[in-house]
Amino acid sequence: MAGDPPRIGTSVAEQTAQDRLEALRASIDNIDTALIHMLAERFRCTQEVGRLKAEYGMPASDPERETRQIARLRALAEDAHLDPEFAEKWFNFVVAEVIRHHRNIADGSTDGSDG
Ligand SMILES: C=C(O[C@@H]1C=C(C(=O)O)C=C[C@H]1O)C(=O)O
Repeated sequence: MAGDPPRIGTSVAEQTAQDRLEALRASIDNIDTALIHMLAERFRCTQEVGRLKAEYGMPASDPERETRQIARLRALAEDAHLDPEFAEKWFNFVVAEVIRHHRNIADGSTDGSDG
């Protein structure tokens, strides 16, 4: 842990590197926690969209909306110095799961996430 006395047989430089690694990993864990909560919230919204679409006979996917979202996310990624290709891949991965849920909901499955 940061601030611990150096361990026997460990140089000060190694101990500093270990402290920095652990501090960075603590931030990574916090970021992963936030991502999981944000993803859960996104899926909560998309499940509701799925129920709405099923009720009114709307198609599970909306390719035009996706095209607009991809353009927007790619621009945001560039501004944020994140690889736009990666941002698009992430989006397509999530949307494929959303559409699978929507199809399950339309087929009469309870929450759409299984099957
Ligand atoms: C959530 C929707 O359904 C699908 C999923 C989308 C998404 O996860 O962002 C976007 C478009 C649709 O293909 C929607 O139509 O808004």
